[in-house]
Amino acid sequence: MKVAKFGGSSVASATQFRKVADIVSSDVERRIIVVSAPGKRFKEDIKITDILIQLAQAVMEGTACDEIVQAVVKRYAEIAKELELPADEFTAELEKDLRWKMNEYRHDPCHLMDAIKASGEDHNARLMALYLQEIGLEASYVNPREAGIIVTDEPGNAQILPESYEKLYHLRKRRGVLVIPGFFGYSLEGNIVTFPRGGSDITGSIVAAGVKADVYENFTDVDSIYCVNPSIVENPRQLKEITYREMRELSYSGFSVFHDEALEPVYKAGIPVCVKNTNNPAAPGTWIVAKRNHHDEPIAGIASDTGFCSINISKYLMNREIGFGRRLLQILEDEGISYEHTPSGIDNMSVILRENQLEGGKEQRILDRIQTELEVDEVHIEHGLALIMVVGEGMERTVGMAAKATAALAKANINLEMINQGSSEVSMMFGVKEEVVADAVRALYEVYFQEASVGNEV
Ligand SMILES: Nc1ncnc2c1ncn2[C@@H]1O[C@H](COP(=O)(O)OP(=O)(O)O)[C@@H](O)[C@H]1O
Ligand SMILES: N[C@@H](CC(=O)OP(=O)(O)O)C(=O)O
Repeated sequence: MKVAKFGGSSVASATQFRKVADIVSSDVERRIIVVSAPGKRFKEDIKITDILIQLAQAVMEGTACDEIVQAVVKRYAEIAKELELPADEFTAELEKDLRWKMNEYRHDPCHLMDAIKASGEDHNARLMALYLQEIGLEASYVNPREAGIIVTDEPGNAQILPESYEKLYHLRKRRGVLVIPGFFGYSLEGNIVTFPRGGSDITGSIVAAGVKADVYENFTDVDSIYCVNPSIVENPRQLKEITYREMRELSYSGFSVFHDEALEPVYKAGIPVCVKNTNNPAAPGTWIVAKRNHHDEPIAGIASDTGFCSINISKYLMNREIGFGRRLLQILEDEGISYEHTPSGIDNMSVILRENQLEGGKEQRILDRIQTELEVDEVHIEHGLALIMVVGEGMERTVGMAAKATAALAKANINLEMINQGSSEVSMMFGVKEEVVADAVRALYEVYFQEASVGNEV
């Protein structure tokens, strides 16, 4: 049995719906499909999820909603009409449901946002089920509550509860093709709660693990996972295989093609993932698996992301002060801030974090507390950093990997703000200024993927 997830770009229009139907009909093993809300049809287009977020914000602020509701209705009406489905009936139901949610959750902003956001996937799954029935397939829409997707009550940040998996297993007994909306589940309190953005990948993975699928197929708009983001390097190398560990590091660090939190359920259940292209299903795609042969290709990929900052602290004899690190991190914890890395030396320590966490006066409060409570010699924040992760299972056993990177960056005249190899055996982190990140990734791509030898294995 296969579980196939179709991302927003794969279900953005009637043309895309037809491609999905062809893919589903071409393999009887594709018994469960998970769909996202309609995504972008072209570069400047707007995703339904983003329109729904605007709608929820308008309800909260008490500003005009009608135009936004109509924009949502219009997108679905266009798809339904072109597929010759009863569009008026469908959109009337959709509008009724949206308006009910707008009213029902008016005084509960968090759950309002999630209920409205989730409706993008919910209506698309209903529409997909209708279309599959129309073309003669035995297909049915399955609501996540009925499927057994029970999650924590953390709006916009749901996590699956373990009891879900047993319930999901029963889906195996159902006939025909099941169409499940991605991106949300229900809390024990009965609320609709969404996963983080891009979370339909997570639903697909949970369902695949729950039904013990043979494969989790993730259909998107590229032929494969590439070793670098294709918007940075033109036509980069395609990956045939990548391990769960490598993919987790790369997706966390910027490979947006597959959600980093979507790996855990399939990894634990030992289910291989195949990332494929809805627009070119004949292409073999990329397999995410437990092990790969990394002798010829020690590096799997290079990911990058912007929007980081570094709190740099120095204090003479810091190394002698037991508890310094704990007290520093406690200050961040008190402000509800998570951090990415903590490179340190004998008398200095840096904490790297996403800078959007420092809004609302937090930055000054943190600096003041570090200065007064930890009595440091110096503390300052460096903004506008980008992090680059070089990831590969073969890295540990290959000599000279870091040297290659630093030489390549020096040759490209790029100043390295920091390096962190940490305890991870599969990754190396480089910090650079945001303005030079694309050049840095290109320089690293050249040295790791275009030169004949990457390093010597030990
Ligand atoms: N390393 C990578 N390999 C492939 N695609 C990548 C990579 N890094 C970023 N992407 C981007 O991820 C996109 C697919 O993810 P996403 O837009 O979330 O698709 P979907 O609509 O299927 O959910 C690609 O179009 C590509 O621009
Ligand atoms: N529609 C949701 C969930 C999702 O996974 O979408 P996509 O498959 O388009 O990344 C979002 O935009 O976040």
